[in-house]
Amino acid sequence: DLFASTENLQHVLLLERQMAGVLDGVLKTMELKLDYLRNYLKEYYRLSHEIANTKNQDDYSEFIENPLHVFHMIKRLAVEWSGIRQMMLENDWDRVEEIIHSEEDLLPRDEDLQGAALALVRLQYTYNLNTTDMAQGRLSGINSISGLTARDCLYLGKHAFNNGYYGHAIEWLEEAISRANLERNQTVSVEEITLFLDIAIRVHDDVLEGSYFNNHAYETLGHLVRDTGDTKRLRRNLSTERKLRRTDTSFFDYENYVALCRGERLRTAREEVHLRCRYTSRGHPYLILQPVKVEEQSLDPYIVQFYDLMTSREADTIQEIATPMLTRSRVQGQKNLEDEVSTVRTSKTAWLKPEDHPIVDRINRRVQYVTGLSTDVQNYHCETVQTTNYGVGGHYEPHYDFLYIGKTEEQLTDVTRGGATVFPKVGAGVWPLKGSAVFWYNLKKNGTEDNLTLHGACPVLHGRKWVANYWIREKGQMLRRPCSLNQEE
Ligand SMILES: O=C(O)CCC(=O)C(=O)O
Ligand SMILES: [Fe+2]
Repeated sequence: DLFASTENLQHVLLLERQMAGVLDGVLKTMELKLDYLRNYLKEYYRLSHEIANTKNQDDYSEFIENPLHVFHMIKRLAVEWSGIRQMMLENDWDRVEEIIHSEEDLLPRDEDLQGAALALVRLQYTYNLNTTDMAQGRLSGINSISGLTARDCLYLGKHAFNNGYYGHAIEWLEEAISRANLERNQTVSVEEITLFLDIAIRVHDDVLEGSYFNNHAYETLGHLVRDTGDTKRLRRNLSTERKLRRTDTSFFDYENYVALCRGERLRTAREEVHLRCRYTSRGHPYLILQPVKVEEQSLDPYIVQFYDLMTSREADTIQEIATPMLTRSRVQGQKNLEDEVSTVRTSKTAWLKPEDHPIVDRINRRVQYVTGLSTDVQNYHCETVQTTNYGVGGHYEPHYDFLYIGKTEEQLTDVTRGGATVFPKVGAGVWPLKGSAVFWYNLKKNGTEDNLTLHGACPVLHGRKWVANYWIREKGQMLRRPCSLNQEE
């Protein structure tokens, strides 16, 4: 689960640095050994050359009769050989094995690579990244030296395919072919790639025609084909029309989500004209001296962003105390998901209790002031705060937080690119800003779920994303949030 959080990746980075240091030592001693062997052999061959030059090649007596030769021969066998032996028996690799065993949890495994590959494809899909740019190490204007080989591209193509991104699979496989043609030491043959490309094109076209998921012919292709159950990730031939599609199909929710993640505006100016920014103190004494800056993101459902709810130092402290407690985030009722990798939510989470640090209590109280809701954890009016750290391409696909009444989400870091929290059914998108918070009610005043609160966390394209979630419960708020008998509100 390493790919799921940036904090873990820092440890992995340090581990690799340590391993490289050890490897450097291994290399040096191996080189010394090789030099030693080379010198020994050189000396031996020089002497045997001398022997070969004697008149009678089978007659070594002349050689043996020379006491200096004898001295050297005996010295080589008595001293140098035992030295060589001792040196060769010394195992330089032990130190490496030691590290590998003691850091087993930190060493990436195949699942991690799969997660990282899928994250790349997801980023590509979400942010419309160009395949060739990515292969050359350019991620949306951020250049790096980490270009991809033909084999890497093939790997990404297979992962794109296995996760239903058929259009991207084709692009990656085509990229793999052009890379393979350019590579001097080919990392994979064009024939091998073509094999996958043909399949990807066939499935892609069948999906477009709608015949794929009824067509059992592909079952014979084994693990290569996975029925994702929907075609939402099919990229090619998608309409480019961009406006908020208020429908009940998850296909359009997903399309809205992706568009919002990219920063596209899905609401018209008229729809946004009623949204306001203001300072508010909600009549609370604490806030009278220090009103909080609010920006309305949506009126129905009511979604607001509070700015500067937390100082940068406080955010850093929360990250510090949460980091050692991080474990892979979970999602409720996961279906359709094979293997251990939860592709719907890739992040790591830690729950902070008020007794963990005085700051937790302080922030709890502040959330209570700005929302007007009780955040009393002891009486179960509110869950303990859930901090989450997103890793490479980390995201949380559109979902509901129901069961709970209100929700505040505090942003703990500035994310350089991507990572917005978006509401595909209302067309609102909130950009991560350190110390700010988003607040909305998941339930209507009449107590029923508000389906418009569907929301998702867009994949982080660059940077680190930390959030803290407060799930404030329905219980305990009856004197704080007015109820309604109206079916609609
Ligand atoms: O991180 C985000 O932006 C949203 C997270 C979220 O919705 C959740 O954890 O329930
Ligand atoms: Fe959520």
